[in-house]
Amino acid sequence: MAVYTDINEIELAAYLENYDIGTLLSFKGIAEGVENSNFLLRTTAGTFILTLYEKRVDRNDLPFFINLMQHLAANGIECPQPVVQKNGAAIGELAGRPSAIVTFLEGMWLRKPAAEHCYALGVAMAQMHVAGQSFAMQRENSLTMKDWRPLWEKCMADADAVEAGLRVQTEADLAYLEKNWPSDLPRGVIHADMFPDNVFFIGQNLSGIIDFYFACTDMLAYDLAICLNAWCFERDFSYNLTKGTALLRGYNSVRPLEPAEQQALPVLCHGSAMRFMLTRLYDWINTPADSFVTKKDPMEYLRRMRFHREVRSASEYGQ
Ligand SMILES: Nc1ncnc2c1ncn2[C@@H]1O[C@H](COP(=O)(O)OP(=O)(O)OP(=O)(O)O)[C@@H](O)[C@H]1O
Ligand SMILES: N[C@@H](CCO)C(=O)O
Repeated sequence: MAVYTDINEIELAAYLENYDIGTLLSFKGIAEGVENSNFLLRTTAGTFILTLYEKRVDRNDLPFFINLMQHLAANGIECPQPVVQKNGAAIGELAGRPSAIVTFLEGMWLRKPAAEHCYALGVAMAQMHVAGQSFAMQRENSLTMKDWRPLWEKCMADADAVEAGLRVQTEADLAYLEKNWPSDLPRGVIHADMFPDNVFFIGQNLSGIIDFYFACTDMLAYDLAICLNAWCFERDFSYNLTKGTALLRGYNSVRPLEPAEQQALPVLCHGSAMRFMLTRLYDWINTPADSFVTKKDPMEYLRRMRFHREVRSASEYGQ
């Protein structure tokens, strides 16, 4: 579960006095998620999410995330809105951690998204990219191609114990990606972690996007590549062309991909699979066995990399 920092009702009630959102009725830790501690709060004014930012979030990045959510919400994107304190600040401190309260989004994430959900996702992602073009702040992606090798070097000694042959294979993939990574594609704000658990639906309708804590300035098509990986593979690691086609059709209906972006899709998909394989591998090796956090399997992304390695054109993704 993702409640790394515990809080009690006395400190929480005192903290809420900084806000204009009534008094505390109840709160409980949210088990889902792996990055931060999240609590569901009910107050006399409504339902909210309280987040305590944990180790992987740099305090200096919080204004980017908070302002981004405010900017996107003001531009018609359904996402949590930071609640501002009486003194005007959206970032506070609770239990020794930086903290924020955001509005609660209705809906639920889909364990088994279908092609129509992928279409809706493509539309929403393109709308987010368009809305992000007028966002003034920048944040470098701290998990992009140049960051993969240093991360790999922290894992490689243990890699073959996780999966035989992983070391040789990852070296070859990294060398390929370093040589072929694009640099001149359209850039802007990307979500960078738009997995199914960060996208809520009510029935068939996409009701909102959460968890902007990896958002950064990078190639827009890379965000799409992350989604093709996270939404369009089946449990047996086969690529679902119907879902991929729907996702790309939804995206293109709002922001048509440029020819250079289309051409780069295979390497972007390959790289995004590497990014998630590596962060998962690092956690796999470094998370203590008695931790409450459910570790995510790095090999799911190794299997995807094997697929991407063989792809020769974007049409194989449904473009
Ligand atoms: N604004 C919101 N409205 C409703 N539920 C939310 C909201 N924010 C977070 N949640 C709930 O909290 C859970 C964890 O949130 P979130 O994904 O932001 O955590 P995280 O630790 O950053 O996770 P991740 O592993 O995806 O990076 C979500 O799955 C959802 O159930
Ligand atoms: N979405 C990430 C975890 C949170 O960053 C993964 O599935 O590896």
